Amino acid sequence: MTSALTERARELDVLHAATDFRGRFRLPAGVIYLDGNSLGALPQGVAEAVADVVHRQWGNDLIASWNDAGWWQAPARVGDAIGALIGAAPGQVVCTDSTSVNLYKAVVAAARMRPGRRVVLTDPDSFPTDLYVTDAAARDAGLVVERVSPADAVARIAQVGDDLVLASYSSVDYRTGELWDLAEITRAAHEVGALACWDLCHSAGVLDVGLDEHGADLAVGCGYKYLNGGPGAPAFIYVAHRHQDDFDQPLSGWNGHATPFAMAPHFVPAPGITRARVGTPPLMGMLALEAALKAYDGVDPAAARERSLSLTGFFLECLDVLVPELDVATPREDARRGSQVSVRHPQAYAVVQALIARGVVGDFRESDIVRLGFAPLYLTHGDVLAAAEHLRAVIEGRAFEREQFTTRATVT
Ligand SMILES: Cc1ncc(COP(=O)(O)O)c(C=O)c1O
Ligand SMILES: Nc1c(O)cccc1C(=O)C[C@H](N)C(=O)O
Repeated sequence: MTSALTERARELDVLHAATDFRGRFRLPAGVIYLDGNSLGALPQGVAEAVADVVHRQWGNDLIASWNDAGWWQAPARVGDAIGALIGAAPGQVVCTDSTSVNLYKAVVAAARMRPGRRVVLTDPDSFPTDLYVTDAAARDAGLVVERVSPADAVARIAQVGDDLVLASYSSVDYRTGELWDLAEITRAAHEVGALACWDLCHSAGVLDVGLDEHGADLAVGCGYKYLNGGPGAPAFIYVAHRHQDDFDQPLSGWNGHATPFAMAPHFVPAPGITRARVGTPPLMGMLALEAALKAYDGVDPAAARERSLSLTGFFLECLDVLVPELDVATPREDARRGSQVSVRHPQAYAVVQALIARGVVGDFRESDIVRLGFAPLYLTHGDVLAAAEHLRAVIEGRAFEREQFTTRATVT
């Protein structure tokens, strides 16, 4: 059976040869990296681009680089490059701040765009920062948060009706990898006159999100996962063109001012997406992200999605053959699966550590999830089969029972 899988991996890699961009990355030998949904791999050219920022732009050209090297325009430029991957026409995405900060801005701005309404819906299983930030923004804006699963969101939106301000969801569940129906939830929110905001942390770069196509209002996401911008890379925020004049976000900083160098005593928001900026951008990280995004040059988001589905689908196929007893937490239907496969295991943390010891890097998520992310640009079907074989060896050999794998690290 394994030889049949080996043959199939080979066939699939030939079939998908046009989207194999592994050569655009610097990956350590002997590692199968399935953690690009936590920290993306290092693309070729990033180290050189950062060295140029440090030595030439900063070291030599000093302050002139704000103009000569286009530093001032970097948030808009990088925003547009990200926009191309998430289906946003230019001028609607800006690279700025963190996802947490951008979500705060989006929720408060939504409340101001729908005065008199009180309710914001979010997923009880959201990544924690989304829960905390939504609560904080709601408190500051006088809203009430209802935690409702995205599976029940359409029905709840109709019930809340004209009291709804915002449906704020992640398009992919960070733990299970379940993909929610962005188009459907957005449509339901619009039917009651409300807005929809999407956290694209686990979608940008691996899904053809289609923000404009589906009429999304607001979106946020990070630069360090599938966009490969590096540790702590700045995040992004999308505000649809039609909302920009009304986008009154709460963090009025001078980089979002209409005339920042007039040094005026009162805030006047810049036109367009620039008003979503706050303070001076972290240029080292932003220019590293800009260089990293070149790994997507010429890559159609739909093609990245097709490859991602093929990789995760093949991984599920391998598990069915090699470790059929595993409890798979990720939906099998393509339309309901992001770019990861998660399995539940009572010793999930130890399983992940045993996999890492074998060179298969994934991660553990509370309480029992082995999470394996499949970044389509740098993984092959051959990697997928090898990872499944390692997982079988770990499970069958009960390697996770060994003493050294039983202590949890603080950051995983
Ligand atoms: C869905 C989601 N939202 C937000 C974040 C993080 O936000 P921040 O970049 O502000 O740390 C993560 C991961 O860290 C995430 O998975
Ligand atoms: N942002 C992270 C960090 O600063 C340290 C460790 C992990 C992360 C992550 O991105 C976790 C990730 N959002 C997740 O889905 O679990």
